[in-house]
Amino acid sequence: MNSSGAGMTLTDPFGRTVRSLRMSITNRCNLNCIYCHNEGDPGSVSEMSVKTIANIVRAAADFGVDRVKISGGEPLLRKDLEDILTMLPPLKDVSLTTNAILLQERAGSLKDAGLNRVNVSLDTLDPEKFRMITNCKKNILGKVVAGIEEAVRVGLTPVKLNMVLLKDLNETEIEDMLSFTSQFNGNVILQLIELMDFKDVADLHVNADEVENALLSRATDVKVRRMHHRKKYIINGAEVEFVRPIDNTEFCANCNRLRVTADGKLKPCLLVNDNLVDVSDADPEELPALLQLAVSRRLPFYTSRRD
Ligand SMILES: Nc1nc2c(ncn2[C@@H]2O[C@H](COP(=O)(O)OP(=O)(O)OP(=O)(O)O)[C@@H](O)[C@H]2O)c(=O)[nH]1
Ligand SMILES: C[S@@+](CC[C@H](N)C(=O)[O-])C[C@H]1O[C@@H](n2cnc3c(N)ncnc32)[C@H](O)[C@@H]1O
Ligand code: SF4
Ligand code: SF4
Repeated sequence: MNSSGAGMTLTDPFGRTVRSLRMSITNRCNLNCIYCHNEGDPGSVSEMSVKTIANIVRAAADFGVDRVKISGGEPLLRKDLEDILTMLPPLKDVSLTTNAILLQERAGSLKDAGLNRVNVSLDTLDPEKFRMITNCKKNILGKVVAGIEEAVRVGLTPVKLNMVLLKDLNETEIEDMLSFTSQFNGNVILQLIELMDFKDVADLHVNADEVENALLSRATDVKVRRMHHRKKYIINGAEVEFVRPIDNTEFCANCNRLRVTADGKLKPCLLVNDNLVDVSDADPEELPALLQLAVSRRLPFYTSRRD
């Protein structure tokens, strides 16, 4: 077995080549959102060290993986996030998904440490609904908005606002959210997300066809991303991306991410937990084969195959 992935790709049995790592770096969070899927993490308590994270990314980068998404839990709860960023090899895109409560004070140092951009979760601009969705008693919406403004100011752009669509809670707020993004001169993009039922929240599920038809009727152009073949609607000159994973065979057929849990396990799919590959104690020379093993276990979750 080659002890490095140099010159090779991580291509799964379905022909999907992994181009990005989606790494959870902690399972801890300072919010408790009613719908949270926790990146499908079955419950990591321990957290990978900076060195382990860097080793995994380096090994994947040898296979041509050039994008990293850092998530959690709430990744800004790790005080060593700047160290993590500094230790990464050169990559095309390093992004972070955050609830932004702690972003205002960290945005500058994250940018300096090599972060390219952030996605900020913001489901509503109504403080009362925000409290309800996040289970947070304090009024922290202002901190989130300040975090977004600071991220734009230091150039962690484009900032994507993640809005999980929730029936009777925020489904009528898409227009307000579009107006909010419009004040940032194209530096902030709205990303609508179909709710995945992780915490018995099926009652909050919004009809994605209706949302998509409404977007389509207003769009002057529609673009398709390589990842997941996600659609981006251009409305009044602004971009609105729609993440629509449920029962979406095209989404899974174009899934090019390998996940890593906070405690150091390679996770082939968000929705599958019985095929993880533990790399928490692996030596760097073992990582290429372990990455190949995890990728050999990747299946498109939603598939049109019926065998
Ligand atoms: N089912 C499924 N959902 C995903 C996958 N990747 C991201 N998502 C969902 O997409 C939503 C947005 O995730 P983000 O962390 O903002 O990242 P992203 O939009 O996927 O990535 P970028 O567009 O590169 O910033 C979240 O609700 C994720 O759970 C995936 O591979 N499968
Ligand atoms: C798990 S959070 C972790 C990062 C960070 N704490 C945050 O909230 O941005 C990553 C993204 O997943 C989204 N998410 C969480 N649970 C979800 C669900 N059940 N369905 C769809 N998206 C979900 C969140 O809204 C957030 O944008
Ligand atoms: S802030 Fe993120 S990780 Fe925390 S509960 Fe909400 S969605 Fe989940
Ligand atoms: S296979 Fe489908 S459900 Fe699984 S991680 Fe990829 S896109 Fe998500």
